[in-house]
Amino acid sequence: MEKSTYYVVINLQSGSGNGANVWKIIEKALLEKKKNYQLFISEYAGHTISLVNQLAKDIHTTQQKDALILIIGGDGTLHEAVRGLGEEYKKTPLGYIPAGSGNDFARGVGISRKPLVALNQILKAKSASAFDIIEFQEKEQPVGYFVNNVGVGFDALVVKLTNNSSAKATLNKYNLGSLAYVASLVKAYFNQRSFPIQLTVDGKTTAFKDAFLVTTTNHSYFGGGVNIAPMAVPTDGLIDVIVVSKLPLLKIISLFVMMLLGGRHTRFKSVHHFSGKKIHLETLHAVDGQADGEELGKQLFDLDFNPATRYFWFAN
Ligand SMILES: Nc1ncnc2c1ncn2[C@@H]1O[C@H](COP(=O)(O)OP(=O)(O)OP(=O)(O)O)[C@@H](O)[C@H]1O
Repeated sequence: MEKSTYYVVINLQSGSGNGANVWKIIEKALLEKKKNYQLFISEYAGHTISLVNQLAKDIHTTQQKDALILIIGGDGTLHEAVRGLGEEYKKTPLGYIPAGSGNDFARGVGISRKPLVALNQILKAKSASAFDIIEFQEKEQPVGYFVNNVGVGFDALVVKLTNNSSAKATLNKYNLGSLAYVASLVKAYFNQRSFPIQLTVDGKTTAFKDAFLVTTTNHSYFGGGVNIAPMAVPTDGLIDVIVVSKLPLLKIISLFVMMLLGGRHTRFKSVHHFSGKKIHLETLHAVDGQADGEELGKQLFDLDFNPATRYFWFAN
């Protein structure tokens, strides 16, 4: 059934204010196309979770088959929207228009990063598409979800250093946010020691003494367009894991250049790829972790990953 009522949940702050620009474009198009919409603005970090939860509940209880929750924001906002659906409303489809700075989920599943094209992908859809997301569980903690990746080691340290960089806000103002990111990459390289892990994929355990970057993902991209796992398919129901061992700086740089140029880095001996349905990851030293770009802190990790499915109102 076609959707005619749009409950728009937007993070105007996403992409350093890009959310507001994207909304101007989308609102004009919705008005021109005479679509009904109601706007819900995320006022603080975490607000999208409760907004989406309440909307999904309302749509469900009033059986509004023609209504769609339309998320506008970056990966962090989408992550919150999926948390808002939780287990109870996991079959409720979402529309998604990327407006962040990284937009890795959109890149990974083929949602356009051009707002009007992304809107058309939603408007022409006649049914929902299923995409993989990943459920993860830390010992005795409630289940978490992620739409992109969970990383321990180097990438998590980059996230932490970028978030805490005093220069970030100033550089963002001048659209130079990526400079803060590059500075964090270099700093993280010199601060991240290699660490031992045990990785179990569908019952088979591999031990690494010198892991440097460990990323669990359901599609190819992380860090705003870095093609970390070119073989990952976001609809295959499998989880991909990339483990990179510590390398000299020049090799790490060439590895990242290859990732950016299309993903031939997987030929390196120090890049290991696994794929499966049940993943268990244990770090034997305390390291930094991140899930969808949010810091998980520095700790010993003992994580279980399982594939899950969520539905997006989307036609390619
Ligand atoms: N009104 C708000 N003010 C401040 N922060 C907010 C607000 N609404 C949501 N947030 C938080 O902003 C964070 C960043 O948003 P989001 O990830 O959408 O943008 P981004 O970081 O620019 O994009 P990307 O992750 O794609 O690079 C989210 O984790 C969310 O918790």
